[in-house]
Amino acid sequence: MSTNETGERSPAQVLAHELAVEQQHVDRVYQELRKADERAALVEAEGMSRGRTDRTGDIRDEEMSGLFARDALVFRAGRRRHDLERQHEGLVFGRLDMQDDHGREVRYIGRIGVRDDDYEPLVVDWRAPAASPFYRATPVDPQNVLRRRVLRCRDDRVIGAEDDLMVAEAPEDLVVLGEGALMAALGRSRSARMRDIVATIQAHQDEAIRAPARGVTEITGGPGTGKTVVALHRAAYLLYSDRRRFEAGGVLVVGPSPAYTAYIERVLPSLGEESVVLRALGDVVEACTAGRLDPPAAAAVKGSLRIRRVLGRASRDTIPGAPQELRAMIAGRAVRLDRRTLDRIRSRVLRRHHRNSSLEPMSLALAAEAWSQVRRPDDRDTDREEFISTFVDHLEVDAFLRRWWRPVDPREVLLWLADPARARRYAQDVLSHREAEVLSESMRLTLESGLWSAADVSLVDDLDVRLGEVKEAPVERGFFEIEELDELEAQRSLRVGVTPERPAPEHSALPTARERHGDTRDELLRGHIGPPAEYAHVLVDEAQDVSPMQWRMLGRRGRWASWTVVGDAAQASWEDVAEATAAREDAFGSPVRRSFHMGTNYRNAREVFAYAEKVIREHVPDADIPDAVRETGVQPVDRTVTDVVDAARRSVLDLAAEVDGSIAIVAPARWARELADLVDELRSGPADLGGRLVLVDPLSSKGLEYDATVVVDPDEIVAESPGGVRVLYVVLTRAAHRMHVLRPDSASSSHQR
Ligand SMILES: Nc1ncnc2c1ncn2[C@@H]1O[C@H](COP(=O)(O)OP(=O)(O)OP(=O)(O)O)[C@@H](O)[C@H]1O
Repeated sequence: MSTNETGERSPAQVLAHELAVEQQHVDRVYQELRKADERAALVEAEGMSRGRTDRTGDIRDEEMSGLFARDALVFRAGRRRHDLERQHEGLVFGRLDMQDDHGREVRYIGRIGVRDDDYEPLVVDWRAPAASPFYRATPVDPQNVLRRRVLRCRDDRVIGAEDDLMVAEAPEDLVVLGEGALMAALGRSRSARMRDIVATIQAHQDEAIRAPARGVTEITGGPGTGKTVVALHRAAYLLYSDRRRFEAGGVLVVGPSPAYTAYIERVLPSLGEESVVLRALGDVVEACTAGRLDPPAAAAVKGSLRIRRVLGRASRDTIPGAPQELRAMIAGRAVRLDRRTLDRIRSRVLRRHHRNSSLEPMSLALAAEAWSQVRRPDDRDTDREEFISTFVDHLEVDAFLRRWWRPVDPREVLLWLADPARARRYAQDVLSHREAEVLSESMRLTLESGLWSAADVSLVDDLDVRLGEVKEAPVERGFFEIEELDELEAQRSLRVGVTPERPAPEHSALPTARERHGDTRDELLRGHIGPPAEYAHVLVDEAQDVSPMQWRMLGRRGRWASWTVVGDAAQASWEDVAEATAAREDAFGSPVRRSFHMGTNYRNAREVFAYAEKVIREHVPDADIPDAVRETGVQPVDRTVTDVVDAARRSVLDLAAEVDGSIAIVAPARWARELADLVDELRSGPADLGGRLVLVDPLSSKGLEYDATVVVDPDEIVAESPGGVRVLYVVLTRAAHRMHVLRPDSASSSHQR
């Protein structure tokens, strides 16, 4: 290598040399992986041949055990190969140069562990204890680390390195490169998907990630402090540290919206974990997926625990249109059970049985009641027995029970509330008159639109538990065409959360039953609701927004689970904090608590966050305000505008020239339609913003981030959101680098109304 006149190498030469050294090691790792891959393929092929049999008839015992052995081998080998293929990119991302009394050691850190033929580690899995100093070492507590190096790779090429020195002065042979990996990572542009941070996890984050599984681990902190990304790395860590328990028992990750799950879905696979179930809150119950959000008043009624009494009454009520009395000639005796008698027996049976598994006790209770009415003084015990057995097998009784006491689907029962008279009756002394109306209106909206709301889903879950499982489809459904279903699916996907193409859910704009073909009720009742799936670990993000009824729904899925709970009270959109806290404690069921607080905002440039901070401090003086660590020198733009669409167009085009990655327009429902057209225009226009620009409604922006945002009509965002200014705070903390805030002047606002 050439040097300058004084014999020193230039910085470019130093960098090239260091990268070449790292490349050598990375090449060795990939070579080893190729060998391992070939071995895995061999094992797979070997496994296949072991289970093969020439005969077409029955399989003998010894052949069976061959098949089991084969399955186990094929499974393991296949999985290993799959891992290796998936981990190809950026497999090695770190290097530690360490020094202890025995001398120097170099340790490479990567997404999976790789060993050479002598079983010597070439790469240590980031979750292994030996990788811990990579994350925990600091200049104050170096843990034998001299230098921590973060490698940047594209495919299998090393393209950059950033060093942090843990000692005051580097030994002569240790070169120090770059400005530090964290700042380099934070300055990069954002795409539509969250990235893992495995190479730059900070020490305080690592503590939360590696905390023991037991009990409840709470991660709190202000916006952009890495709560979500830390929690996801924690899920990967738990799977690594106790794979048997968490892979078999399952890990459930729950977030606020489908847009959020789409945003984070790549993080765990990039960490080598695919066995985690990701769900939006409106998507937790099988066969009941939310397609819309409720207006704040309806969401408040449905989220509060008071609704349980309303649901309890509904779950015990008679089926609409069911016969009101039973009349039949049974064993030569005229039986008549009137409505009051039936009501009395119904409550008695329901005191001891789940409704959907009470057919037999109900039939016997009716028989006993009928006998008490028709018995004669000279009847003997055998007459009673004969009467009862004739009663329970009687065709007319059977026909009556099929209509009066058939199993009911929890979704069907919830839809009974669309009837204002029923809703009033169930809500008496529990909800106000107005609340009962709001509830009933909202269920009519569900029925008309064919779309469950996110809050409906937790009510269905509650009813499901009250009613007991329906073994077969209880309702005779109308016939509907496949094309109609496709059309409904297409409409649904337009309305759920954020979509790149269209505005997010807007209750007033939902299609009515008349606008849509087919029977929306059939659509709402499609599929089968089984008992809740249970998990060994439940991770809840944006926990501050989970309503008390939703906590109950989550609690049913984690009765024996450990929990990771992530949240920030200042971003809450759920008002009654005390009720939600109590419901959440009930859901956990475990008193063991561990709390981690995150105090550094890694997302927002300092200038963007200062703007948001001012807004929240005015209304929530005790908000948890983190420190933003990165400066851009560019202040957010705040403009009063007459033509909102034109101003948004200008802002987007300006921002597109300033940032490389994603841009979002965050707008309240009032502007959604016009801005959706603008987004369509810009995405396909000459600016070519296709993959970069999205339109998002304020609530659905929770948990997401973009390079730049255009925030439209902040006052209206406050006015339309259940959480008011807290939701605006969420919106104002989504931009990493640039933000424009557009305030319509009075002329444009009144034009809109
Ligand atoms: N150690 C780190 N290295 C690199 N990037 C990081 C690190 N920690 C956090 N980040 C980045 O900071 C951003 C914010 O993280 P995240 O979304 O997890 O924050 P949050 O606390 O959940 O935010 P909010 O509550 O506002 O939704 C993400 O882009 C994340 O990748």
